[in-house]
Amino acid sequence: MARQKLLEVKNLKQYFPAGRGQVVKAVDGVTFDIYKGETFGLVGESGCGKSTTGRTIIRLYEATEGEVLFNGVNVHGKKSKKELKELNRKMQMIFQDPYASLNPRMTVADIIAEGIDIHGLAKTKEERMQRVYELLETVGLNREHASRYPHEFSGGQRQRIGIARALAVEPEFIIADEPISALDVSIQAQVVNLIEAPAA
Ligand SMILES: Nc1ncnc2c1ncn2[C@@H]1O[C@H](COP(=O)(O)OP(=O)(O)OP(=O)(O)O)[C@@H](O)[C@H]1O
Repeated sequence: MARQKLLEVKNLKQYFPAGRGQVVKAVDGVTFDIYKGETFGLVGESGCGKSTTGRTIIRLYEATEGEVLFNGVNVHGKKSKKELKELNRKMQMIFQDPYASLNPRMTVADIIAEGIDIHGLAKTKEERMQRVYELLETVGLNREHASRYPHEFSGGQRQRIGIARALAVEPEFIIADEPISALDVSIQAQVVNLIEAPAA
């Protein structure tokens, strides 16, 4: 069977203003394709633009120039609210910094279930909590953690919460910005296996 392209990044540029008319060319003409089922690694020295590439792909930043096609659809083109919402579900990002990426005022259950609620993925409160418990177990935490707040966890545990949050909406594509570097080896393997498992 022919391999199907999931993501096409074409001549992507992301420039940031740096004062006095200067710009930082964080990403400057990057082109690559990612196929369905493929794990794609983006490697480069610190500050070369890897995180910015990821953030621009999922439209956290508007691209300065270039195109991002997801399943053939231009991510940066004009979109209806419904299309944007669906793209936001299908493309998830797990962030590098486990201290900055979780809302400190929300319980772990609410952090993980936020996407489930937004996208209507659970029919009842019981189903919602069941899903939260399953996701916590999947990432090596347990159901007692659901009612706690992010500051009660270690960096590695917070990263697992971020991963559970990304997985909660059953995405087709996950950008992982060095997400497992804070986890111990047995959990790393568990999480990688989980991410690699084909969708049911
Ligand atoms: N929001 C921003 N505004 C201005 N400059 C930025 C912004 N985000 C990133 N940069 C700059 O863009 C360049 C690329 O940063 P980026 O975080 O994408 O690199 P990276 O390859 O992910 O680095 P690391 O491996 O250290 O995380 C850096 O010079 C950084 O200072």
